[in-house]
Amino acid sequence: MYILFEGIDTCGKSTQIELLAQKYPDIITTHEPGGTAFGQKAREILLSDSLRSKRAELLLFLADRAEHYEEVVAPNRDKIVISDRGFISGIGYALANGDFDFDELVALNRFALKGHFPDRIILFLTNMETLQERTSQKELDGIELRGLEYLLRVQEHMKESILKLGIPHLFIDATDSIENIHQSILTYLKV
Ligand SMILES: Nc1ncnc2c1ncn2[C@@H]1O[C@H](COP(=O)(O)OP(=O)(O)OP(=O)(O)O)[C@@H](O)[C@H]1O
Ligand SMILES: Cc1cn([C@H]2C[C@H](O)[C@@H](COP(=O)(O)O)O2)c(=O)[nH]c1=O
Repeated sequence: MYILFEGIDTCGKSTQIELLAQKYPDIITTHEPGGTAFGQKAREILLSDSLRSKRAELLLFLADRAEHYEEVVAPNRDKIVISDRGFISGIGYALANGDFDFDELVALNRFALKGHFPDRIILFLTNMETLQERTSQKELDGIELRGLEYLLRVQEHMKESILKLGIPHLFIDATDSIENIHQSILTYLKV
């Protein structure tokens, strides 16, 4: 089973994946961008926000996704694979960048994933106050420096995209406590 943990920067995805990994060591945890050797190189370029063309940026995220699918997800489809981000980030950030069409983005991502969209998606939804508080406590990368309004637009696109695609999902209130969120995830995944 291939499960995505999605949401904008600092919403709490890695914290929850780490809790699950501690409890269930058999779960395979991974992330995009950067879950493969190629992905680590791509991540360095992507997070510096140095590409002038947003199409070039999109294509590099897609290349990372295709390699990640081939190397990490496909060989482990019989196990539980939890990825910190995936194609919902791919669509959400691209739509917030502008100049992209939803159906075209879905088709490009379907191509990168060889038609295999995730089985379930857990989306963390935050608000301006929590986003301000958590981003103020870290050094921001090039994408985060695009601003908090931008990130909240990404979040709306992520939510709408999941609803349009009809993939089984859980929406989480990211402002809730770490323990409450952990319990909601355990209940949803029935692990
Ligand atoms: N439910 C929560 N309540 C309070 N603080 C939290 C909660 N979840 C996570 N945090 C804190 O918020 C910060 C960001 O969390 P985390 O790294 O898990 O987010 P993320 O979604 O993986 O972020 P990014 O996408 O930027 O890597 C961390 O300092 C973490 O301890
Ligand atoms: C997969 C994916 C990611 N992004 C953005 C989202 C974040 O700002 C960074 C990844 O950083 P993190 O520390 O791993 O959360 O990349 C994107 O714009 N498009 C994508 O497809």
